[in-house]
Amino acid sequence: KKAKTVKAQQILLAELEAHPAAWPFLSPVNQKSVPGYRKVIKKPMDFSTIREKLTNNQYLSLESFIMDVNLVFDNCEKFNEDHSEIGQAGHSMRRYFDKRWTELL
Ligand SMILES: Cc1ncccc1N[C@H]1CCCS(=O)(=O)C1
Repeated sequence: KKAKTVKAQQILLAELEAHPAAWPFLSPVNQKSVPGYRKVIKKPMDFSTIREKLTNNQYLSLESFIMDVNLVFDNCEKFNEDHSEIGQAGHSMRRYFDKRWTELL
């Protein structure tokens, strides 16, 4: 793994975690308290899980890191109305991520 891309992934993830609209994505969705989530969302993902995988060197490519981040936002769009509070947070975070990783890499 090129050190440069690992560094960029660490910077990017720290920025996502610090974003004001990150709150719905910081921890795994509680599938016991969110009716329907387990059935509808086949591959749950959140920033703390991405943080764990990054710490354990589980991203063998930049693409696999970007895929997990996009999975967070795709799950959000699938489950939440666009104009709900969580739906809006998802759109805002995706726009931010798309802008930042193209600037950084
Ligand atoms: C991303 C998402 N999609 C669908 C339902 C819920 C969530 N996020 C929750 C995460 C824990 C805090 S919360 O319960 O307010 C929001």
